[in-house]
Amino acid sequence: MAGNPSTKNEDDTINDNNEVGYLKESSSSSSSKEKEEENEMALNTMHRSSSRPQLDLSGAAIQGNFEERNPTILLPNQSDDISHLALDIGGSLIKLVYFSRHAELSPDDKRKRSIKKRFGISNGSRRSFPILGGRLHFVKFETEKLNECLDFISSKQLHRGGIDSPSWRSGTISDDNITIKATGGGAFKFADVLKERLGVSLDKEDEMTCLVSGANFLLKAIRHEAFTHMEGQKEFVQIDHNDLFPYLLVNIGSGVSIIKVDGYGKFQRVSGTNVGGGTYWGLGRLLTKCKSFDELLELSQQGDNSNVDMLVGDIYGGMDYSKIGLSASTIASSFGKTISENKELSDYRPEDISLSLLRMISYNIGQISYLNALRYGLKRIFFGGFFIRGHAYTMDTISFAVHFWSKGQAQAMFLRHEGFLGAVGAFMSYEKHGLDDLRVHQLVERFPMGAPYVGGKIHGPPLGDLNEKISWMEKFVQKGTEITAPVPMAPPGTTGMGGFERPSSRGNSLRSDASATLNVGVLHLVPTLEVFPLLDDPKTYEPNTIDLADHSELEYWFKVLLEHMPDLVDKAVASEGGTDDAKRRGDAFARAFSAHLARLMEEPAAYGKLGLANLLELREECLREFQFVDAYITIKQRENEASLAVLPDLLMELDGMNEEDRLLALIEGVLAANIFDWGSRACVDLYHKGTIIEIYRMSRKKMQRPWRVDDFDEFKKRMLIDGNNRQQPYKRALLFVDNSGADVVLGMLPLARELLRRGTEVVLVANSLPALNDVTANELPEIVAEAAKHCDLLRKAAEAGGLLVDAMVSIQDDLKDRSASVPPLMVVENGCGSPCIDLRQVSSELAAAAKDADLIILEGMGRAIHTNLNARFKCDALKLAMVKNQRLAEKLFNGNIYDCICRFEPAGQVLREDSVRI
Ligand SMILES: Nc1ncnc2c1ncn2[C@@H]1O[C@H](COP(=O)(O)OP(=O)(O)O)[C@@H](O)[C@H]1O
Ligand SMILES: CC(C)(COP(=O)(O)O)[C@@H](O)C(=O)NCCC(=O)O
Ligand SMILES: [Mn+2]
Repeated sequence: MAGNPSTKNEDDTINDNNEVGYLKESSSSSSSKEKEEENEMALNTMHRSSSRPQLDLSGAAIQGNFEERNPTILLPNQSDDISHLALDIGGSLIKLVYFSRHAELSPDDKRKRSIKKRFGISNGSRRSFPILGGRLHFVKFETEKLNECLDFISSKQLHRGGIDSPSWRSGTISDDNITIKATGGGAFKFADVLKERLGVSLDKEDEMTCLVSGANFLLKAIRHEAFTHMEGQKEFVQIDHNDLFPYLLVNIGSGVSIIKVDGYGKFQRVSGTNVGGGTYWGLGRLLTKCKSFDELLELSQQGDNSNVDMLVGDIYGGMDYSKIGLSASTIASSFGKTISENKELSDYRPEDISLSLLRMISYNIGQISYLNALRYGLKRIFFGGFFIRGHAYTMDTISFAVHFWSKGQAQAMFLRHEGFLGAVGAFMSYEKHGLDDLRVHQLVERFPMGAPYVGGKIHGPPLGDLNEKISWMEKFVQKGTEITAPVPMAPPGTTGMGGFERPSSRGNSLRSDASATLNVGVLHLVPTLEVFPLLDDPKTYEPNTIDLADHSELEYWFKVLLEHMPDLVDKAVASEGGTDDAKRRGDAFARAFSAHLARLMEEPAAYGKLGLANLLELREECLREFQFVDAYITIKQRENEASLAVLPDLLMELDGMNEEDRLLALIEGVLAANIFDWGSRACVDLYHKGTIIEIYRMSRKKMQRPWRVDDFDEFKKRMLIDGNNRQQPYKRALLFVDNSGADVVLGMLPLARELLRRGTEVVLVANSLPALNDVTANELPEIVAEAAKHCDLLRKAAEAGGLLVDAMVSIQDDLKDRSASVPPLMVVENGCGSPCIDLRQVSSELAAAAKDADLIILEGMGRAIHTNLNARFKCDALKLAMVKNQRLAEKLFNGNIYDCICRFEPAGQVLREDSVRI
């Protein structure tokens, strides 16, 4: 077992003070009282900065009558700026798409300015987006409840460009002048009501044009928008944007439109049918007395349609009509049985009626769609509209019909934003908002809990503050567990040639509308995100090493995350001062995150293709949603201080070594210090057994080569200039740093210093937002400044890189003078707030810094193992991590927990045998 600190009794190991070289015990270990004091100090001095918009309640006032049940709360100082509302008012549902903008994510500080200057990034070089960062929201209401929808719009002032709109606040625009984009029949029917209630005029957009432009936009801009659904299996389809057209678009709303789409703005409505979603809901309501669409759909799950439908077997005395390939269980005539018996409606089970109706309509639409696809020689059919409602059985039935009639030649695909196509299209029709130019990597999908997208009684009025959000969430969690009825199991049957055979949909139960809410997240538009330019082949790049489609993997990681929750909640609550409010938020976070996990257990692909990195990011996003800005701030500061205190000793010792020993000690140091990982259960348990420095020393001591993956010698060969084989030093290295404390201070900074010493420019790449105990780009300048006090080289390099504040006065001159002698040390943010990194979505800063880089060092389990283990780059790459999870070590490396990975991949190297994907 290479490098495993647990091979010995752990207490012994930790208390074993045999010197391993650097780091003297006395200089660092602190008593628990000291620790408490440290904690307190850190709490007092911690700066809380959130780059996410927060709800600003200052100046909030209730508008109108105080006795109203849902008075509108005005938040004049709220920084989100809502603009561009678009409506699709259909026969059954009203769909809203609106955009909330917020200011630049983080302040344009000095570090950023110097980086922009150095890499030639100017605001002007970004594509001109009238809308910069912001979020796209999706909300629906029943058309019958138009008033609820109008209340929602009015409470959020969506029609006036949002509550923070300058025009509204300054009163320069009167409601009479406002026009909002609208499509669907209701744009005509209800124009007067909107004028009367909100004072706005509707700018009417053609419904078909909107459907098509909405579908084209979603298919182009969202990575996991389209999927197939066959026999209960959902599979995302990677749409090649250059090979999208032609396709058939079938929108199943109240009625059905069938459109042949040949390109952007090029389409023809080729057919339609009046038997659609309105038929199912309307007939179903009359026949079953159900009060809601969902209730009807839910009923179908306990139904047996053979009590209502006439089957081939009913006609042929229980036999198949084998001559033309019809099995006895094939439906010969939907509802056919109800004519031959002397029964009343009340003699039939509503469940059976609902299922029969659902199958009849879904199958019929599938069949008509196929015929139209055949008519135009189209292979791909995309289905949208809210009739589908993400319901497995409906999708399976449609897929079955398409597959069966086309003999597998045509493919039915569904869209995650199924019912919002028209509304998205209307939204897109605003001129010059720049969204049509948006690329897939500039949209980040998040699944907030507590932002209701459906109006109505479960969700109540629009949320005004965090308290409301928490209570909504509590209701959500309750509602989500109520509906668990299973889908009826299909009896085995042969496939009929002309009749209507049953699709073999398995498993899924109908999700509550609240839970289905999570199918469509809020889309964050971040126009500054880019694809990392050094990825060898961005098209085939897959960040996740572990694909959670494997259910046993999902179960395992699900459990790991749940077990980690109490500790995380403790830290989060403590980071906010342990107040009652913080405790309530902590509890709400735990519930929200558990609800997301439960949803994913039920349907792993609910939010798009799921990898471990997505789960870890979801956790961070959930924390942020409940306003936990930086849960590990105290720990990070404590560990930074302890590590900085021993850095001078370490640097001195390194300087006393020869080149070869030093390089080894440096890599060993990075690997050993990567043990400080508050996301790993095993490591957190370990921290109870000693001080930071004790654990660090123990970890170093256990470093034994060969490591589990050990390419050190190859890396050394490339790094060291040996006699005959003179190598040029690397020009620029990007160091993707991981954790705070020892990891960055005693591991990565000394390695950075070595590279600088060899003439390599160094860019430290750190998170934009906190995640676990990872160091952020904002925190690094201070850490580097402290370290620079003990090292002239670091100081000069940091000055040259614009990191040290003193040197900022005349940075341009300084850059010129100093860069000649000392290469710069710089810091850039990576654009993400997760322990992992998806290199398809990085900050423009990082993309710019990458242009001249010829070495990438990825450090830590999140960035080098969970993600990017199999990533191939255009330049040399070094992947360094300690594996702090037993199962992962076994699965990926046939090894053990605490094994170390040092993988060196020179540019252009063919895929290695030990590349893994599970
Ligand atoms: N909560 C709901 N209330 C009413 N109908 C619903 C609901 N959820 C799904 N549906 C289904 O969606 C259909 C409406 O789909 P939609 O795409 O919004 O069309 P339209 O624009 O015609 O309203 C309804 O006819 C019904 O079959
Ligand atoms: C979240 C992490 C990827 C962070 O690891 P790091 O990148 O800091 O090395 C890691 O802590 C992790 O995978 N934790 C869950 C596994 C466990 O608790 O064993
Ligand atoms: Mn980390």
